[in-house]
Amino acid sequence: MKPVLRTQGLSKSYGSRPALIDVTLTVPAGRVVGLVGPNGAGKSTLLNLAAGMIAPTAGTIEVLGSRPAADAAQLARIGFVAQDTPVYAGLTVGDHLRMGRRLNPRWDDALAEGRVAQVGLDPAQKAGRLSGGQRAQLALTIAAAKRPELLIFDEPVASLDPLARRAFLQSLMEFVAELEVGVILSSHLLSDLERVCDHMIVLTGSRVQLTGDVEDLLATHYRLVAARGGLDALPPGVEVIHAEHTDRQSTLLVHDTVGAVPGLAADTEHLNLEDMILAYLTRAALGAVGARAPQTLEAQR
Ligand SMILES: Nc1ncnc2c1ncn2[C@@H]1O[C@H](COP(=O)(O)OP(=O)(O)OP(=O)(O)O)[C@@H](O)[C@H]1O
Repeated sequence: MKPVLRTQGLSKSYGSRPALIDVTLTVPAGRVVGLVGPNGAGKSTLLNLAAGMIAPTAGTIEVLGSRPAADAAQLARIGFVAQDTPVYAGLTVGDHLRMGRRLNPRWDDALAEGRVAQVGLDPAQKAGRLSGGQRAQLALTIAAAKRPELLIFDEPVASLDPLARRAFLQSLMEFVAELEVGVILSSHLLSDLERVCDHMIVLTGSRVQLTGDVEDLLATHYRLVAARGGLDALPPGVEVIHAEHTDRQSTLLVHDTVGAVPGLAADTEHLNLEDMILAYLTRAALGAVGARAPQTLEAQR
């Protein structure tokens, strides 16, 4: 199967302002992909490029093996919901479904109507009067009823309360299982991503910091604790993502690409996904404000 997403040297600038710089990555088929990064990192830009809403400034991007929005067939393969879950305020829920039916060659009426009933949306209700959660459910329904091969969501749960968020993610996972659809979604809510994603892309400052299958990432990231100075010389292939030192002890968060950590004289434990991503975001934030390299960060005493 073709990769869900493949980019090579992908860059996008808005005027002179770079939003994505030299992004090269491959996401294998059949993944639920989480895209994470701070405000302004370039997440929406990457998703808009994947959906074919905007064109690259340099480099290439392929989605499911083809150029985004190359033709009507490619458009039909992708369901995209932009950050503000756009709906037509003056049209009813039922109008949205009728429009979906007319515009999409593979439209699944039974799926759309069944799902509207299941989540309790009133077909006669004007979309402009729906709550944020209901609007997100309508957008998800329309995107799924297209029967795409890939669903792309830009911060789908940002405006939802915890219960609505859980319901939305549950629905999403049901679609993934039932329709065998791939998903790329961005979010700031790491615990949500941890629950649903099996592949992560971490983007900061317009560049990719980390990408890979969650299983592989978890297997190769560790917290090391040793007496101060005991971890000063690490083997090649063990990259320090974050470090804290007290007088007596050093704690390092590391990425081990060579399987060297088990041989080190240190207490070691694997990181969970949230701690791992936070380490990368912290490193980028410290770099952005011109702080000292994270390897030399002193813990507050
Ligand atoms: N249409 C645009 N015109 C000019 N600059 C833009 C435009 N869209 C995005 N940018 C800039 O590109 C950079 C990346 O923005 P983008 O929206 O992709 O980030 P993001 O990671 O999705 O942020 P957020 O988490 O806040 O949604 C930012 O500096 C932003 O100001």
